[in-house]
Amino acid sequence: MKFPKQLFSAGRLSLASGVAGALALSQAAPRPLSVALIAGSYLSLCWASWISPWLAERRQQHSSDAAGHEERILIGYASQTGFAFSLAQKTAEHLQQAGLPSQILSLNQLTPALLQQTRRLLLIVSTTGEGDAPDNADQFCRKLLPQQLDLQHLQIGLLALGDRHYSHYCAFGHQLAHWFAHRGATPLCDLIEVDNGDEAALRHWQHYLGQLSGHTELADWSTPDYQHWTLQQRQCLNPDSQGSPVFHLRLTPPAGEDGEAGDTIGWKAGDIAEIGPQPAPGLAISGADAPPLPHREYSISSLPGDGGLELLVRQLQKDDGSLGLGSGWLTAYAEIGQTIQLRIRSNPQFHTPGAERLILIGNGTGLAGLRAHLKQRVATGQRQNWLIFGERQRSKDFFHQSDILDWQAQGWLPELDLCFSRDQAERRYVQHALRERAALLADWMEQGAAILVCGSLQGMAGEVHQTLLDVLGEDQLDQLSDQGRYLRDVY
Ligand SMILES: Cc1cc2nc3c(=O)[nH]c(=O)nc-3n(C[C@H](O)[C@H](O)[C@H](O)COP(=O)(O)O)c2cc1C
Repeated sequence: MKFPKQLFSAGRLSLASGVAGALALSQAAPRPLSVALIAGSYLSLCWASWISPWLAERRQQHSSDAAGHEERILIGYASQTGFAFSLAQKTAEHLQQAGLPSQILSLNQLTPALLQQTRRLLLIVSTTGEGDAPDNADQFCRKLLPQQLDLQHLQIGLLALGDRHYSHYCAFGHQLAHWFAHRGATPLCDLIEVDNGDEAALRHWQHYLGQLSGHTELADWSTPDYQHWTLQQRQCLNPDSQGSPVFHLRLTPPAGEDGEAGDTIGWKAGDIAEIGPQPAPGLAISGADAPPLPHREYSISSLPGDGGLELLVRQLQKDDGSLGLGSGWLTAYAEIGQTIQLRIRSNPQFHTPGAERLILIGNGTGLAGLRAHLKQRVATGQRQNWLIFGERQRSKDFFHQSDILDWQAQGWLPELDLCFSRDQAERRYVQHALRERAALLADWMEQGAAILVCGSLQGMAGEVHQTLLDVLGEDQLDQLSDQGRYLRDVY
């Protein structure tokens, strides 16, 4: 990747390809229509690339003058052909529906002073050329990137648009993530890659917007193409726990054409189930005239070879006593044998890394994603696994205890650290175990280990990241990320 980018090269390319598309179409069209097509294509590209963003910036700047800098969320975009910009607008609309003021600016309009005044920044950026930044980020790249700003006050979320066919996939997004992280900004969510406009990745972004705004009931931008699965089994894994109930669910796939349970449905360790909740009496949204409900996301905790799709779902209860839309539907209202709307989302950012040694770190229901990976390791005969798992009390909250202890007894888990925070006077979490075992961690990393982290972003993943930074250092952690040896699925 070259940086700073060569000005305008990508802009010319994208414009050329748009006009070429219109030219191809025009060969079959009568002449006046072909001229109109070319002109129309050129004008719409101009509109998408320059005029529309400019007008919207003017409108946004104007409307946001009244909102305090501290409170409003800044949405920074970098867009070559208009897609990132349109997503910035959708993001602003979503926040507005949730009652949060926001402001859309191109990256070139961001200044150090503005970054200092901002507390929450959402970045929506594409990559163009050969891993380059779009034109409306070129000044940002030349003027701000070389600066050593202190951005410890800043929380960021980053949506990186790209296309896997290019060798520098989402390169500009990753470069920004790296730059902000090195200046102390903390993530509101992990970077989300969007491959060629992938709608599921965009729903994942919406999922975070819902968490950020506290309004998780807003309809999806696009409804998942659900399949009809069947709820086969449900069991509470932590009766009498001090925490909320956690359920193990098992679903069977839709029948295939021959009437057999769908044997063509597959997924990999690390993939996600998107669930479509249904209105129910005890949920915040109920009744026949309920609006379309947004999807909910859960890590899949089993492998296709297990004959069913398994989930670990914590039942959420809101202040008004109603249950969370997704968790309430799955754990309290859907009946055994009932159809569940489900779609599997591939999550390549959390697929099994090809390392001989694997360190799996997680808390609570984060065990789900780690369990699928451990099953995968057992299935492929890879024994060098180290699980660091945290919950509250061993007697109540040791989810999948028999799986874990069996794996340990059979030599699939030569290292196991269990951190039950409330089993002793002093609270003990996974990051504490990791720090105590710093020497072993360094040793495993030297032998080529990869690290998987799954569970809560607030608290666990941030603390684990800081511990890894302290033990391994920034350079090694950056290298591990670049090599795909430090992967996270945090929420
Ligand atoms: C000329 C051109 C070059 C591109 N180069 C890359 C690239 O190096 N890496 C990448 O991940 N995506 C690349 N893409 C894909 C874009 O990032 C993707 O289409 C994105 O959705 C465009 O968003 P935008 O309309 O906001 O610019 C390229 C697209 C074009 C048209």
